[in-house]
Amino acid sequence: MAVIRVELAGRGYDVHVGHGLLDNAGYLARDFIRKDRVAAVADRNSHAAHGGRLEAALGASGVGVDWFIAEPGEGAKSWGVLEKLVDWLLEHGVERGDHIFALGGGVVGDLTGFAAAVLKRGCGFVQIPTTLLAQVDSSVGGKTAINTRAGKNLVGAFHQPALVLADTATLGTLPAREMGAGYAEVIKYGILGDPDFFAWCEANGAKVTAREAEALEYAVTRSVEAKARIVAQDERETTGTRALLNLGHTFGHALEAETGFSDRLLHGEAVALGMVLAARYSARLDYISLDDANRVTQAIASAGLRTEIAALGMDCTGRDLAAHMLHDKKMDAGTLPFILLRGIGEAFVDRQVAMEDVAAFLSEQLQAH
Ligand SMILES: NC(=O)c1ccc[n+]([C@@H]2O[C@H](COP(=O)([O-])OP(=O)(O)OC[C@H]3O[C@@H](n4cnc5c(N)ncnc54)[C@H](O)[C@@H]3O)[C@@H](O)[C@H]2O)c1
Ligand SMILES: O=C(O)C(=O)C[C@@H](O)[C@H](O)[C@H](O)COP(=O)(O)O
Ligand SMILES: [Zn+2]
Repeated sequence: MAVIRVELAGRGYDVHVGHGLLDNAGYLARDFIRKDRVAAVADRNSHAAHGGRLEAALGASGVGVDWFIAEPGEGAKSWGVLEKLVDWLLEHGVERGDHIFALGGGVVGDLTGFAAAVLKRGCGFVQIPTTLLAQVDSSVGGKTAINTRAGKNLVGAFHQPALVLADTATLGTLPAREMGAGYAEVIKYGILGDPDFFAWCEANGAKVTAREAEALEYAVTRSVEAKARIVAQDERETTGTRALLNLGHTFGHALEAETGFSDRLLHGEAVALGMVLAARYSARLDYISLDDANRVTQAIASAGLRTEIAALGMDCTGRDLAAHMLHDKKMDAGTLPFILLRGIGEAFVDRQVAMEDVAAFLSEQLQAH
């Protein structure tokens, strides 16, 4: 068990990581429950797998649960589902001082967090992440959002949770493919800023995706520590520090858009491909050696993740992918900063990248192999 504090003046919060702690949710979340019922959001899968445990845990403290259950998948991060959720929360009399519980992966967390941000101009929420990706990344840091036709996470707010309960036992029911997708955001922390952790991932990644308890808890804890440190330094991504967490995402979000935000390519899988592309592009610009780029590729491939965009079978050009990138939220006065590598564990923001060259590079990658 570990408790990691996200230090934010007046709005700091704890992230609890441990095996089985969901059963203690009534006690751990006691400061954030004021009534005899709470509103909780899940998707069909997270509800079926772990809704009963949350009900039992809160029930032991005399608290009932009202559920809003979304369909699984990225489609829930939409205007339509947000509208339904907000109306449902209003019907259920949720007040500003209340906390909404989000039980699920990053989709449930991002949707619930955004609903909490706008409901009555901001009410509280508690994150109970049930995917590896959500435990190591999306439940921490307060980025909340829905997608629009133009792209990923384009409407949202920074709104921090009051508490995060990451029970690694909930990952026992997660499909293997989702473990791989979550692992991409784990190894990201090593690639962007922690060469020792990257080396640990090279040696232990298979144990993490196989859910070996000790390795899994270590990976979640170390990832949350890294994210908490970065978020405390640059909560709203204004200084460039937090932008490093976007490693692989400019490429990755373009791939998600091109594949229609569908099960064809999960967010974590897109980020894995995006990190390979960022490493290769860094080598193309001579920031890192080809050996280092290959080492990144190899570490990602060993987790069973795809590393070649050519294998996605997308009917598009490098220019099409580059066009998606122009919706990136990092765009600044017509320039798109890229998160590239000066070494493994040394990401930086490059504001000099030429989009024409990125498009040419992507065209090559689409044809490789
Ligand atoms: N806010 C952030 O900082 C941040 C960070 C990273 C990713 N994200 C967002 O997170 C989303 C991806 O999150 P995700 O990978 O968790 O996907 P997800 O929420 O879609 O969950 C993946 C799948 O697992 C199922 N599931 C969830 N928990 C389960 C469990 N314990 N047992 C069985 N099935 C379970 C879900 O129903 C879904 O089918 C993307 O929208 C991405 O943009 C946000
Ligand atoms: O927390 C952050 O900051 C991140 O960038 C984490 C990412 O893994 C996550 O996918 C995030 O939602 C992407 O941010 P966005 O601003 O590009 O939507
Ligand atoms: Zn991500």
